[in-house]
Amino acid sequence: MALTGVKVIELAGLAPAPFCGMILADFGAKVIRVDRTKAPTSLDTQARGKRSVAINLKSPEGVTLLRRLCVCSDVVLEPYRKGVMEKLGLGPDELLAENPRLIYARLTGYGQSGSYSSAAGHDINYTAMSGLLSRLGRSGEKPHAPLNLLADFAGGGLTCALGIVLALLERTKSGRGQIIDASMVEGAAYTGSFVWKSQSIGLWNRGRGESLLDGGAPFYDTYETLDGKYMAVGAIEPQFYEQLLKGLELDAGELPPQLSFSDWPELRRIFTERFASKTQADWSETFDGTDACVTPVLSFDQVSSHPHNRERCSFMKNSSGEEFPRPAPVLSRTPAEPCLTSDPVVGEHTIEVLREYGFTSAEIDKMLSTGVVERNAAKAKL
Ligand SMILES: CCCCCCCCCCCC[C@H](C)C(=O)SCCNC(=O)CCNC(=O)[C@H](O)C(C)(C)COP(=O)(O)OP(=O)(O)OC[C@H]1O[C@@H](n2cnc3c(N)ncnc32)[C@H](O)[C@@H]1OP(=O)(O)O
Repeated sequence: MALTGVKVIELAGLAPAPFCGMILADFGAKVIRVDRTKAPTSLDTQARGKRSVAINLKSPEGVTLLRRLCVCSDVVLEPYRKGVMEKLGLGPDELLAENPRLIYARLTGYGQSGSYSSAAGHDINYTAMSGLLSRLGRSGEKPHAPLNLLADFAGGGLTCALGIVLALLERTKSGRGQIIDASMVEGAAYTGSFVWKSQSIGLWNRGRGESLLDGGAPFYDTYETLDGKYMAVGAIEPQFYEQLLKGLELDAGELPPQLSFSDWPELRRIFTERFASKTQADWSETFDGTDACVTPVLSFDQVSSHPHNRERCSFMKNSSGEEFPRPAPVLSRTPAEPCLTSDPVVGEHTIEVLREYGFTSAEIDKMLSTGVVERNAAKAKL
């Protein structure tokens, strides 16, 4: 796999950093998640392929231990509020002095500087601060965040993973590590570069929910079908729009022009009525194999059995039978090989990892007995 041989220490966080760590693990990195002691359950749902070590970082011995792990690692990924790592004596100054090749990735909401940098926050706040949230939502309604996808995952975990891979690449030339300041506000805004830059070509000069791609245009929207499901319509270009009308059995000559904004409510009414007359399966049959850009809105229950997704094996199952999206993108020679066994229990690999990093049995026993580290047994496989 592309990241085979890369050693990552991930300090346990909420959602974005765990996703970043999971991407690295899927593509072959050895990721060790550092959990707290006395917290036997983890909320990390993005733990695939990781091992867990439980360390009490509030003890000087725990801090020394983490420093030793970082000396022999390529990447440390930390998800805390600004200053937390420095307070622990684990800031970049200390860790990079001990391992100049270390890539020190800091994934936060507001970044390492600026007046908000120490404030608590979540995806919705970061998306709001990026400017993007103001553009999301239906006309006449308040802004609406698309789950926590934009800041936490696209602008956060994924962007941070890109930063880590870039720094690893650069290190092959310079031999040196560096600090990555991954702000979810900036990552989300950067993800939204198209929205920013396409203002100049008039795509967004109407209000929220009244433009081309934000639910304003009737030919770029979802429609309910007879069986209470939905179809997604993305027929922007005239030649594809023509195919849409053909599938809906509508005569272009009897309709207002596609780009007549004032007629969009009327066009939407007509499309709504049409789509409500047949089931999702019927419409899929009508539009499959055409260039109308019309697809079913698949539920999580439907995705893996859809012929296209099935043919590409786009969804996989782990050993417990849970379905998940295959890591993307697909690399031809060195594709990701996601781990199919169950996620680690907090502290499941404490002893195994410490041995691997050169700690003696006596050192490990001492840390266990003094509560510096903790180990927990893996869940019994039923
Ligand atoms: C109804 C409630 C149910 C709850 C269920 C939760 C379900 C979760 C669902 C996922 C939701 C995802 C949501 C939508 C998100 O947006 S997640 C993104 C959140 N934001 C970030 O990650 C940005 C960066 N991080 C932060 O800003 C902050 O960490 C935070 C998220 C606001 C949380 O703040 P807070 O809890 O005060 O923690 P921090 O200031 O970071 O300090 C962490 C403290 O923990 C300590 N710590 C860490 N590791 C260890 C360890 N191994 N052993 C001992 N201690 C440890 C640190 O030293 C630090 O301690 P201290 O400095 O506070 O004394």
